[in-house]
Amino acid sequence: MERYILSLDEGTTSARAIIFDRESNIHGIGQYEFPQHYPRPGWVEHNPEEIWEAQMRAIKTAIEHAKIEPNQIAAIGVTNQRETTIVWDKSGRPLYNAIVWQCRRTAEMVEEIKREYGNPIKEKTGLVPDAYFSASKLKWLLDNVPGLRKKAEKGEVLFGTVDTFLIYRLTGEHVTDYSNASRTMLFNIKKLDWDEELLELFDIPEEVLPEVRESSEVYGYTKKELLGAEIPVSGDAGDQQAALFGQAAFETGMVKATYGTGSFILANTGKMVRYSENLLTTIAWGLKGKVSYALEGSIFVTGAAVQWLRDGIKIIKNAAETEELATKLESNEGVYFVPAFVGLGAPYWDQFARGLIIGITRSTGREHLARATLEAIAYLTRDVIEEMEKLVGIKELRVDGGATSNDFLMQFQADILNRRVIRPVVKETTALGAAYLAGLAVDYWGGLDEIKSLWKVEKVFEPKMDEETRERLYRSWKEAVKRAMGWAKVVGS
Ligand SMILES: Nc1ncnc2c1ncn2[C@@H]1O[C@H](COP(=O)(O)OP(=O)(O)O)[C@@H](O)[C@H]1O
Ligand SMILES: O=P(O)(O)OC[C@H](O)CO
Repeated sequence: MERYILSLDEGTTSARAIIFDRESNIHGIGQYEFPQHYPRPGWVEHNPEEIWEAQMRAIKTAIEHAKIEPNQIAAIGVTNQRETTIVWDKSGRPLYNAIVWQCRRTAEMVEEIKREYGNPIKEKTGLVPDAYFSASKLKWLLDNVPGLRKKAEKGEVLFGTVDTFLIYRLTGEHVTDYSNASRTMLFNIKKLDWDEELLELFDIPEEVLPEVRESSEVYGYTKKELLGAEIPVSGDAGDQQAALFGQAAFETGMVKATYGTGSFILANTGKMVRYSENLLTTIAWGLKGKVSYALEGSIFVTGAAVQWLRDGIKIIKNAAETEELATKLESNEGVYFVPAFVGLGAPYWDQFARGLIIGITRSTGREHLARATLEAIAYLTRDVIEEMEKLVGIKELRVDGGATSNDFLMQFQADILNRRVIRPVVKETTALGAAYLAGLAVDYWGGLDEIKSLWKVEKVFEPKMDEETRERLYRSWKEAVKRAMGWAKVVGS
């Protein structure tokens, strides 16, 4: 009987389930979007039940497509949108909507904390204090959901990021892995434990916290009534760390960029905990008794800006149309778009920046906006790579995620970075990384060397742009960013 690995990739906008074989071929995919809830400007929520439903439908579709029986699944790996904060009770019932990583409701709270505790927080967690991370979101829930804090103190509330919620529903175990824990801003990445001082600072009762485990080990078995089989759940990593693993970027200095709702650039730094003022230090994974670290540049809005062109101002029908529109122009004709919808992440960390389109003239059309959106994704990536370069040498960039199917974007990225951009055959690198982690735990794959041999190049984008053009474009971008920064403060919201 042929055996497979099932990977659950629960992203910001959709839940995916993918079935891989030993050669990392895909046999079945299920993918369902779920609603985004915006109760106030700058607030973003998901309904955990809607996430669960989309995830379960995706699993069932993937199994059907692959034409396999659940008992042919050797193991399940889970990977997830990170930081998004959920609280639920022991029966698995959510006690509020999930507060999504993009949500800005705690920006002011964090601004205050940052003034006094910015340095110790960075030292302990590797993170730049920001509403992005789970700590302030969990505090908000405990302070604002009637009765929640009391219940939590009685040990009746469980907290977790989305991996933890899914694994709890699948197996009944309340666990997370090092990579996800390192995004809560409550976890000490050197001591590898929840940090008592931070728990006190954010007023978080210890009872709510999950147990932190390695990224590749059996956490539990799926409840029989869910899939008709008791399958080990044995891989767990935040989606960006999983993508780094799926890109087989196991050596120090290897870098990947994932272009999804946001973009996330991670450089493996191995055993070294490297600090950069404007980047995050994070745990890549815990594997076979060792923890690997990474430097990360998190860009909050990239693909989401393309979605906004489609669903917000409705100037395109689908994301791929941006390529067709952008290539109608020889250049951006001076139009820049800074998609700071929820502030700016790395390397600016400005919670109060807001989106800006500049350089509009009477002849500006939708092709300019499409091009400016794609260019912005590439400039934002260069902003991060420039910071990273101060600490690690970067020769090339391995890329993945939805927007990498856009050849204009990939070529422009190579041009603006003046570096090779390499797109692998398997673009579902996030799901693949979680599959590898799950498979390694049950000896489905022999080890990292076998996984390295499975990584294959689909296309290399070589830089072609002359230096003068490249630097002129990038300088103008930096000017546009300056004009977007702090805007929410100017208008008082
Ligand atoms: N051809 C394309 N050009 C530009 N952006 C694209 C293209 N295809 C998809 N995208 C963008 O990529 C994102 C989807 O990528 P995906 O990796 O599925 O994201 P996530 O995991 O964050 O949900 C969407 O935001 C979409 O707008
Ligand atoms: O859902 P994605 O793929 O955009 O990833 C979101 C990140 O994990 C947020 O930190």
